[in-house]
Amino acid sequence: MVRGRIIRLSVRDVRFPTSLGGHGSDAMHTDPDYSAAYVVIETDAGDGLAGCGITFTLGKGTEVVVCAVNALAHHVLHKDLRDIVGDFRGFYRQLTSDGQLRWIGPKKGVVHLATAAVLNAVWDLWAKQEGKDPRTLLSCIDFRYITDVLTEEDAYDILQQAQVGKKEREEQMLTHGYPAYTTSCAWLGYSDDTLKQRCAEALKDGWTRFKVKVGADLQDDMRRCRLIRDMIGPEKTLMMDANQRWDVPEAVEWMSKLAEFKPLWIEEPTSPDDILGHATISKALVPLGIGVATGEQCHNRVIFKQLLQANALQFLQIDSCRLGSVNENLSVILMAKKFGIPVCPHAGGVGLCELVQHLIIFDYIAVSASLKNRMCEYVDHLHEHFKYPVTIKQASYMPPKAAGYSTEMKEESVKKHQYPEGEVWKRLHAAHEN
Ligand SMILES: C[C@H](O)[C@@H](O)CC(=O)C(=O)O
Ligand SMILES: [Mg+2]
Repeated sequence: MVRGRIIRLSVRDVRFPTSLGGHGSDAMHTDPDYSAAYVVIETDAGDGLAGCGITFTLGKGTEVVVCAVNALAHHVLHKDLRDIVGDFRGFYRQLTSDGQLRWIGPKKGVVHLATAAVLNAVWDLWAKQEGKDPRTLLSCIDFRYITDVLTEEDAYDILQQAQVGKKEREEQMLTHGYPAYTTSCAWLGYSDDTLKQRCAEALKDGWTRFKVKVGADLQDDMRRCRLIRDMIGPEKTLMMDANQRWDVPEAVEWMSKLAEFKPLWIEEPTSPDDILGHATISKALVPLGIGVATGEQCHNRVIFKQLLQANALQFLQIDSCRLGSVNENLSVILMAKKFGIPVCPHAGGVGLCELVQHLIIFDYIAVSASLKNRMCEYVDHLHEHFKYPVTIKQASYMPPKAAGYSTEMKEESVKKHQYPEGEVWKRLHAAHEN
């Protein structure tokens, strides 16, 4: 039973100095410190349950998101959890339509990241308390702006159709897990030796799908792609990620040169806002057998709708912390099904794997009913800071067992990495001063 009035919301700036090892680096983000705005909500229910929510950020960006979470807090505080989830669509709309904050969005950038952190905490708490049926799930989705491609009834039909074989898919997930790919071998800041060593380890661990960062320097890309393709062989799957580095013609030209390494997709070839640019690139790359993947920096469901309408992507990459939590991710997953486009989530960062595993396993069991051309990103950093870290077996995500959204961090980790007073940062700052 849903219970409790929210009496406290806290938000902390948690940062990990990943840039020191080049982890997470790409053609645009050369010094990322993987970070999170970490939200905890508590109720007066007296059951000891707290809702934990995160959104993924990079270093300094976190302090801005923390401010936005504080600015949104009044929407949640002193509310009954039952009233929130009883009209979750309305509550989602209230948060994303705040009359003063929407001016600095709307539904994009810092306020939307903050919305994700807050709502992820609500979902975590709700999920710890009880399960959900299809009608309840649909009642959480704000269909405003997308009814031209997906109505609530369309969505209901999709969920109903996917009832067939659901039990078997559940069993399959419990036994084999959801297929994953790794990005951990080939960050742009890694030396060739690190790349080779990580790749060899990944192969030994059974990985068959790999992503490599590209986009800063063509000759360098050619060398690194050759290196990784030689190591993994012709049969294994290779993806490339340019993190928005190119103009549209440049993307086509660059990928024509990298086509010999047989990538399945090029990810974020250009500005994430350029829907028609993505469509042009997609069309040009069809003869080369390369698809376009994007989504990790897609602001909201409207952009995804247009990408789908414009045939601008072949792989759709939801992000559990960029979209407005489970509510908005559900709408995008359902639209992708309607357009027959596979969802291959963005993960990694801080806790993105932990969160998105819930969404993608739900997609398979209850929506898409297919694994064709589908896989979820995996990055092997920072899981040790979570109370319920992901379990990977044979390059697959095994379904999480604990109730909730797997968002809870270890208090000890949060304390140590809280910025700037945590011991990790105090030590780094002292070393910097000396
Ligand atoms: C800055 C991040 O590490 C980014 O490179 C992640 C990314 O693009 C991906 O995982 O895909
Ligand atoms: Mg990417």
